[in-house]
Amino acid sequence: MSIVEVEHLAKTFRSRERASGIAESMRSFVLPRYRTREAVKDMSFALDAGEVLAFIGPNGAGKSTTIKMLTGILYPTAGAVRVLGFTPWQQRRQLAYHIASVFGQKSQLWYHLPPQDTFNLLARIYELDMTEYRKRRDFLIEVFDIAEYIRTPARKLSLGERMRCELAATFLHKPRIVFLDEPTIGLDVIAKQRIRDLIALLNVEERVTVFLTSHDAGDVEQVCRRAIVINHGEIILDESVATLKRDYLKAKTIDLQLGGTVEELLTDEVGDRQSRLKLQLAAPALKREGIQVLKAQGHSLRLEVDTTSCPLEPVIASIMQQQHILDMTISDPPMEKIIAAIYGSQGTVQPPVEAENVSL
Ligand SMILES: Nc1ncnc2c1ncn2[C@@H]1O[C@H](COP(=O)(O)OP(=O)(O)OP(=O)(O)O)[C@@H](O)[C@H]1O
Repeated sequence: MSIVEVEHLAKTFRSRERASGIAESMRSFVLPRYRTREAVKDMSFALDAGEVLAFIGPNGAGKSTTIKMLTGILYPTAGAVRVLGFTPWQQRRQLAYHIASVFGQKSQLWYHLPPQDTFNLLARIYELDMTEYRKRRDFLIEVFDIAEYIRTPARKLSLGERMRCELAATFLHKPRIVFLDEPTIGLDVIAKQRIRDLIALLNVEERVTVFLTSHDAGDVEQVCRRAIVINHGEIILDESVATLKRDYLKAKTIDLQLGGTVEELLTDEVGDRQSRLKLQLAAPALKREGIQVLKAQGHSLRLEVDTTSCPLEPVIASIMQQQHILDMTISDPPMEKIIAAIYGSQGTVQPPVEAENVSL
């Protein structure tokens, strides 16, 4: 059953244009000019209980504006939304007891207080039964492994430690839906993984519905089961992450720092040595479809591997047989590249020109 229903949702911002110079300012005072921007256009989708949705798109696509309408912070210009049966902008207070949001760029923990005090305040804000609250708090402290941080003022915590406390605070009142806006932004690889695992765990254990926006393809791939891709305020793709993975998230980039020079790993059987892209790896195990040499210089080697035709493990194992690996990074394609590929596959040659009207 759908717990989020969005029908023909639209939001247009109308903002006054700033004038420069005294004459223009006087003119604008008498005859103001307005700029309208269609941040969200005719958006419709539904979300079932327990789903984990990636709501993705490039900067300015309309993600935050949509989340703000779903959580009741903004009124739409047109359309209808029901979240757990509530109309968010009319029943924001009632809805707040059942949902939660985390904004990676903004902290909801009181800056000067230890997270423990914030938890106590939130328990009062959400009118939780104190015995139930203590049980819940202790459970979350254990799951999120934050016992050693909860008595330290939030300002003294590292970003990763703070994010774990933020998430624990978010789940205190057992929300049925969590809106996570860039929950892993700025975190290192280990901290990112930890946050992803925790979100996945809470989704499975408590069947909480997750609505996640991120510019990190790893968040989408590892946490979400469905993806809605938007651009210019419109949905351009609504697919399972499995399909997205097969079609767009398949390339991984491996950056290696080797003990020896890359020369020893390469062969010039295939043509022109000057053209790096034509270089081929010498080891037979690496001469296969799906591996492309992007860069080979000194001790650095960068490969792009299509994981649908070539798993990563044998590639790395084969290189290790021949050379010491001093350092290695495996990265996902940037989200912007994935979205550009989706655009390409939709037959859209050029992204639509953003509607921007200036009116008097
Ligand atoms: N309060 C506002 N007044 C005027 N325009 C706004 C306002 N808020 C957002 N916009 C515009 O609406 C469009 C969508 O913005 P939004 O913040 O929803 O994008 P986003 O997809 O969340 O981007 P990002 O990934 O950069 O956070 C942008 O062009 C933005 O400039």
